[in-house]
Order: sequence, then C-alpha cells, then structure tokens
Amino acid sequence: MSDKSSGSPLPAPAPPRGAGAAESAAPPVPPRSGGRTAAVVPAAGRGERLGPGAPKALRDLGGAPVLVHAVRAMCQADEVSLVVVVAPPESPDAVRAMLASAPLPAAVEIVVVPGGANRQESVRLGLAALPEEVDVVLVHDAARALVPAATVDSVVATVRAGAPAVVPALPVTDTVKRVGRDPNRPAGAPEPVVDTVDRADLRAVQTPQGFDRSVLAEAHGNAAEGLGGEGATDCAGMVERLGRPVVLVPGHEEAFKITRPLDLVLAEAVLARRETTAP
Ligand SMILES: Nc1ccn([C@@H]2O[C@H](COP(=O)(O)OP(=O)(O)OP(=O)(O)O)[C@@H](O)[C@H]2O)c(=O)n1
Ligand SMILES: C[C@](O)(CO)[C@H](O)COP(=O)(O)O
Repeated sequence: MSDKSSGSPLPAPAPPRGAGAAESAAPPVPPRSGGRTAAVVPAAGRGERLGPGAPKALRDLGGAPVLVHAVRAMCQADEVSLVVVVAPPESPDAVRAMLASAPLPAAVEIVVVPGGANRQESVRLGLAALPEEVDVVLVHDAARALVPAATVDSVVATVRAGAPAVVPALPVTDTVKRVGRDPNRPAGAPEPVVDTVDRADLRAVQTPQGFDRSVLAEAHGNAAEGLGGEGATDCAGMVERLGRPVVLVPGHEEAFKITRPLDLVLAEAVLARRETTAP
C-alpha cells in the first residue's frame, strides 16, 4: 500500500490553542512510554445521509467494505497493536466474520463489540473493551476510511510526547456565516445572516483523535453520568469540557468523512489515484 506517501503535502502545523506566554512558562509535560496503543473505531452508524442501503461502514468502497479500509489504516500505523471495532448493534458477528476474512495484517489484534445509539455511546462501549495495558487510545471514525498512516503516526507521536488530547485538523476554506435561530421563520424561507465568522480562527477537525487513556476515560465517564460533554460531537470536545488541553496537528485532505453520496465518489477517486501512484 502507498498510504504513507499518498496525497498532497501537509499544511503548516496548527499552533496549540491557547499557546502563549503563560503556557510556555508551564513545566514540560513528561513523555508517555511503555504502554500499548489501541484504536477504537466507531462503525455503528446507519449512514442516513449516504442514503438507503447497508450501514455505512459495510458499504463497498473499491471492492472492500468502508470499514476494512479504516481498520487497515489503523493497522498500518507504526504503534497500533489493537483495533476495537464498534459494529452496528445488530451485526457484530457478521462484522467479526467479515474482518476475519479480510486481508489485514495478522500482527494487529482485532476485537469487535456491538455499538450504541449514538457515536458517543459507541465509543464508550469500545473503550470498555480495552485491556489494562493500553495507555494511548485513538478514536477513529470508520467513515474516515482513507486517512493516511502518516497522519495516524503523527497523532500517536504527539500523545506519546505528553499531550493528553491530540486532534488532526485542517484550515477552513469556505467563508462561514452564522445564522439566527428564529423559531418563527417559516420552513423554506431564506435564512437571515447574523455575522461572518473569522475563518482564520477556525479549524475543521478530523480523526483519529488521540488521547491519554485516563483522560479519555474520565471524559466519557463524566458524559455517561451527565456531568458534562453529553452533546459533544467529538471526543476532544468532551476533554475540553474537563478543562484539559487539546492540541491540533495537521490533518490530511484524504481523511475526509464519507458522509454523502458524493463523498463515496471522491473516496473511489482517491483509491484510484493511490493505485496509479503506488511504487
Ligand atoms: N450510533 C452510532 C453513530 C455513529 N457511529 C460512527 O461514528 C462515525 C461518525 O459518524 P457519521 O459519519 O456521522 O456516521 P453516521 O451516524 O452513520 O451518519 P448519518 O448521520 O448520516 O447517519 C461513523 O464511523 C459512525 O459509524 C457509531 O459508531 N455509532
Ligand atoms: C468526530 C468527527 O469526525 C469530527 O469531525 C465528527 O464530528 C463525527 O461526525 P458527526 O456527524 O458529528 O457524528
């Protein structure tokens, strides 16, 4: 596979949020070492926005299910030795059988557990399946099936260097407007613009998001008990609610989320490009 070299160059690293004089005076964070790195892959979504059919993770992408591509991307990362796949609740056995017959590296352990009603619950169920020796956890959407291994490696390296929560991200390229939420606006009526957000301050975040295991467990524990982070759309958002720092590393354009039908077309094109550029 050519994943580690495919795609366009990475943009300049995004600075850690909140970095400044006060933070630079803080004591250096000790690196983590010695434990095992695992990836939790939430794959239990229906894929409603993709349209009718099988659950999104089980749809075909270039001759293999979307999920197989995502698991392969995790397996190709240097440090990942365990992948916990969170399958659609009705089909863990079918997913287990599918992955057992897929051409994936035998050196990486793969465990399948049934998922929950939303992404957050599915991730929590995946975390519950991790063995004790895991100290660094990646959470990676099955729907971001084509993330290059180099992006995964850079997230892991930044967690191992001491960051409690690491997120790959890209600058926002569209101009972004904020709209008002007027409950009396008739359905279909044009939306009034409130203001234009300064996109220089915005980043579009991807996965895998990488975490010190204890920090992620605390964040999910809090959310499960209704103590904060319940509505967060990513795990890093839950860690932010704990008041712990979250830092960004460069994401990759091929780590886009397969969400709508056009995204599948793009994913097929990315695979085709990889085949033509593979050494
Ligand atoms: N109950 C859920 C819902 C989502 N996911 C996973 O979370 C990731 C990101 O979700 P998204 O791309 O929004 O997927 P869906 O929820 O399947 O999409 P849709 O909203 O279109 O149904 C996906 O890998 C999806 O399988 C999950 O594991 N469990
Ligand atoms: C986690 C995520 O991939 C970050 O961009 C994204 O939030 C998950 O998708 P969803 O549509 O918000 O469930």
